[in-house]
Amino acid sequence: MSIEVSSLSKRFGSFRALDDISLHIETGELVALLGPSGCGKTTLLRIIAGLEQPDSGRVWFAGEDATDVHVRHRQVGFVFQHYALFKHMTVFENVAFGLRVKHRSQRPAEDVIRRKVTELLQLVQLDWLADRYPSQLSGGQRQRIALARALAVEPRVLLLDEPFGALDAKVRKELRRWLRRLHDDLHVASVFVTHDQEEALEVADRVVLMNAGRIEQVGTPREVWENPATPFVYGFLGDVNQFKGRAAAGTWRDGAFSLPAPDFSGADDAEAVAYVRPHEFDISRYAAGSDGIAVRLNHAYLAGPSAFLELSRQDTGQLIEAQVPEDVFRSLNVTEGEALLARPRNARVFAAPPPQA
Ligand SMILES: Nc1ncnc2c1ncn2[C@@H]1O[C@H](COP(=O)(O)OP(=O)(O)OP(=O)(O)O)[C@@H](O)[C@H]1O
Repeated sequence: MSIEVSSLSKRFGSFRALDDISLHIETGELVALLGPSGCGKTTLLRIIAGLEQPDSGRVWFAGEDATDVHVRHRQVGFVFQHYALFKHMTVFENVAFGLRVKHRSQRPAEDVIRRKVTELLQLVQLDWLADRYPSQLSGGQRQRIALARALAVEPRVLLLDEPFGALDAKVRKELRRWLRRLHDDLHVASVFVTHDQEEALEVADRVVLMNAGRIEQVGTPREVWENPATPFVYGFLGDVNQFKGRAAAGTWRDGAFSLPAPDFSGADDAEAVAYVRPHEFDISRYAAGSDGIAVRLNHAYLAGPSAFLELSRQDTGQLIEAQVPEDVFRSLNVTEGEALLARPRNARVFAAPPPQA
């Protein structure tokens, strides 16, 4: 079932938690809400769920206005970071809970409940734990049971708030791949909140980047990574070097160093910032008269297939982070303190932000 939110806004007192958010999520899509702490991800998820009311704007499920539909009737399945399994109930009873508390007219017969819970436990591959209590499970197992419990009521949409946030890195990785497969089998619309960019880029069909209650960009992981729409997205998705300069007639300049800036073809002298990721530099030995930024190597270390270099500009002293393949670094055969040239292969130029008031 598709989800649509249109022009959602929400304040808490004078604080604007969501500011005019619109988004469409298709059936079968797994969408990540990604952004820094406090940017409004959970608030948006809770409004979609019906746990929170927007001040303005609407929520649509499958083209029907669900804004005023009670959470109990929205048929959403939730999973939260802190797995709220009932401690005094077995795994089996936890998963059965949503079915047992249904109104008598809708409650399935006991044998139907047993069959369904067994199927769900098989789906999350934990049927062998049916008689255990939550305290006897690992964190990852508890999250999978929480997911089975959310699925018991046959949700039309699945909402997950940092579902794997409390788990260690290895279990997180396994569970997110597993979630992806499960989502594909179920063919529902799923939305998950994360502040982990790697998790969002690996698992989601589309990523919604949020900042200060607004959407900065929506796109496939590839689109947002390769073509960040705003300086915020550039900075949030990985490390980036920033160079302040000026743009005119499609070219950006900072001293002798220039870059193409097609977005500024009509500008005559605008303050602009060039963004370059560490792996987007070509590094060579210094040669007078060559194009590029003259730098000195402060420090280098090898990590797996890459060498990470800390460079400082000869003219301004600005620090630059660069990443080059390990074999390229070895063939340069340089030591700390030596002069190099850093040439950006790729860069994006944005207008400089207005000065802070
Ligand atoms: N019930 C509330 N009352 C007052 N302020 C709230 C309430 N709920 C959320 N906020 C505020 O709204 C902002 C957005 O909160 P939200 O939980 O949506 O952020 P988030 O992006 O999910 O953050 P995190 O990654 O830290 O969970 C925060 O500044 C938060 O303090």
